[in-house]
Amino acid sequence: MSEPAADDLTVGDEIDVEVGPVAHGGHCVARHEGRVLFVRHTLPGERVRVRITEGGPGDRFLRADAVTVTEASEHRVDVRCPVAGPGGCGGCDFQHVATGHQRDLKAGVVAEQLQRLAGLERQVVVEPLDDADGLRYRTRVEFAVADGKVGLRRHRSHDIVPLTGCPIAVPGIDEALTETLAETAQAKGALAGIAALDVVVPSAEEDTVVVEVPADAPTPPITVTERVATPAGERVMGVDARGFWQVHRDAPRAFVEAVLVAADVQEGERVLDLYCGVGLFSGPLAEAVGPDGQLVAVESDRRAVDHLRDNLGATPQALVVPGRVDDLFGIARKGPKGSKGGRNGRGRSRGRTARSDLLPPSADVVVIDPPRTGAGREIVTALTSLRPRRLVYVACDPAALARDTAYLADLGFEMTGLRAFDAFPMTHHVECVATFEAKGAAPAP
Ligand SMILES: C[S@@+](CC[C@H](N)C(=O)[O-])C[C@H]1O[C@@H](n2cnc3c(N)ncnc32)[C@H](O)[C@@H]1O
Repeated sequence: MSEPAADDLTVGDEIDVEVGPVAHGGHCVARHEGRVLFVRHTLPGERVRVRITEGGPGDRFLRADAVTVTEASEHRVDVRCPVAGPGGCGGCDFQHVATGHQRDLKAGVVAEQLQRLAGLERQVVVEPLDDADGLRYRTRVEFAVADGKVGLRRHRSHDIVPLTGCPIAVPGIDEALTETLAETAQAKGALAGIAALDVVVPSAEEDTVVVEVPADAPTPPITVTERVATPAGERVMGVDARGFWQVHRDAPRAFVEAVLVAADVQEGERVLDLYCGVGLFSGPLAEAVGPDGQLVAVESDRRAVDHLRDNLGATPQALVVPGRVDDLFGIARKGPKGSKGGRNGRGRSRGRTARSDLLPPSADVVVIDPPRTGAGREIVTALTSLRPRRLVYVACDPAALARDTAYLADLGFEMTGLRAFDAFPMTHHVECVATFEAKGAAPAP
């Protein structure tokens, strides 16, 4: 049977391709008569039959799933989840890849993003957070609920793949889900009006928490207690069950240690911890500056700020500044996607006034841990105007990190340290901790 011409390819068509390099986003790049395909469930060097899942004539690229492997990579393994595969759950991209090689793929993506977006050549190693096999590490999973189904979403879809557990979640999550499903099966209409079940297994010796997330109302606050081993001893922290907390069981400990080493804070210094959440880094940084220093912690989410205040309660050198980093620096927020922004085309202000008087005029060290979109040119410009001796950037998206690395280079700050962590095994996600210093400064550890 003849294969469709590249220009005519459309959803449902199948063709044979040779798979090229891995790309950011959990897929590999393949070409068919010059047309680019982003293919999931495959590996570089494989020959596979793919089925087109998105795109058609005229589109810049197509998305596809590998449905038959004709020549397998040496790094391919059997998937460890019954719903990981074409048409299945969208949560894991790399279930079919040996865990050590997953890290190599992620290292390649971080290096490629830095090279392409920041012109930076850098050898990257992705470090494991534990010596497990990439399973049973997640302490939080939000299961979607709709039409009587409970599960996880298909890739790029609102459809739910019904599940009774998830092999990357800690066992307590499966147990709680099974129990909840058994209870709701007995009670008619039990999940009516519920959009999600958020299951949390806190690290403290507490019960697993199952939060029923209402479809049309805010979720009431529920505090869970987390314990984090830091170089200065264990910290006990409160966090909202649905608030931001690192999902890998070992990530809080590893990231605190990495940030402390990268920041190399001295007693008496002033440190800014921006996008600080409930203060995972703020507490240890406040301890490091000591009573003669100052730690300024900035966070916009109200519930997180309440926990932040409690978590930093015993540290007088810590100052909590509630608010958005962009507002505090007097930077106009961006308008809706696609809008050209205000009159100068640099974003549409939503009537916020600058509150830069709440932030100090200078800082010795700045730590930032922004959301996936990164900080952006204007915020990194504001940060460098504080003349920090070091800027530590915790990044969950290597593309955003690479873009901000390029802005920082324009402002005279170079990357002097980079660590990458496999905080999300089986998925394409990777967490980086990068150190930047003004050009000419001594290299970071
Ligand atoms: C990736 S989390 C990091 C939190 C913390 N560093 C941790 O590891 O637990 C990012 C945090 O930034 C907050 N955030 C998002 N946008 C913000 C903004 N514009 N200004 C201040 N905080 C923001 C979110 O509420 C969230 O707590």
